[in-house]
Amino acid sequence: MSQAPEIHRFSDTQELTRAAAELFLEVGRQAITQRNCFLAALSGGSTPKTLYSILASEDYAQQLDWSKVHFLFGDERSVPPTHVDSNFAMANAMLFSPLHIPSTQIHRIRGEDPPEAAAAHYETTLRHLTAAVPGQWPQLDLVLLGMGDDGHTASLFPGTASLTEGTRWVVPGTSPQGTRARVTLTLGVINHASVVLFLVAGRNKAAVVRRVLEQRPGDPGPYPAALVRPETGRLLWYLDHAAASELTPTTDD
Ligand SMILES: O=C(O)[C@H](O)[C@@H](O)[C@H](O)[C@H](O)COP(=O)(O)O
Repeated sequence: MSQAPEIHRFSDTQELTRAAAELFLEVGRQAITQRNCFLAALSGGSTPKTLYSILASEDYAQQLDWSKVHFLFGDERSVPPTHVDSNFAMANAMLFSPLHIPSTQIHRIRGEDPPEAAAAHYETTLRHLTAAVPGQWPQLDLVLLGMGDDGHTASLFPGTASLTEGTRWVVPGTSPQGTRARVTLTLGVINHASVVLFLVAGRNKAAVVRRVLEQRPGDPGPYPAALVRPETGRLLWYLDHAAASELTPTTDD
């Protein structure tokens, strides 16, 4: 039985990303205390970029034993690792390089390979890292996600086969607009994580945020983001004021 989403509203992106940095450190410290290792899957997008730069800043950088962190990716675009659209390139510039993370702790999706090959390769990487036995899903400590204004998350797009994948951990994911191919973790992996954190900012996301978090009869969907319901883990939504603007106000608002 999945937990209800924990919805947090912040006045702006800065406040949101600072809270996300605190959560990242908290989940990381807990995983390191329990298992001596922290498996964190990063996402692309604009809001995480700010989060990574906060984590790499002096105040935050000294609050975690980065030698125990293994970085994974929730998805990747089919581009080389130096490409401007590469999620790895962004995380590398904002987080890995400033923190001098050794390459042995960075597990990127090979966007330069054909998507099927990259997906198979990444599943093998995940199997080695998580030591999950056949038939079991891996348990990542933290999965960071964003959401597009069409309700996609990671590279799980509305109406695509990736949404119904029931056994594979990593699959090719294409957007319905037929833009560049991508590779994505599947819902099975995401929904077995200990903590899943959505970072969503901007007025253009408000209508879909409302439909994902407060489904009403007649709403279109389900949106891919609404299918993220960790089986036993925590699900958190960090929203800025604009993204939360169509949600039913709470007494805190
Ligand atoms: O690689 C990506 O682009 C992400 O995996 C994608 O799912 C992203 O999180 C959303 O599109 C939201 O992106 P923004 O935060 O930039 O709006």
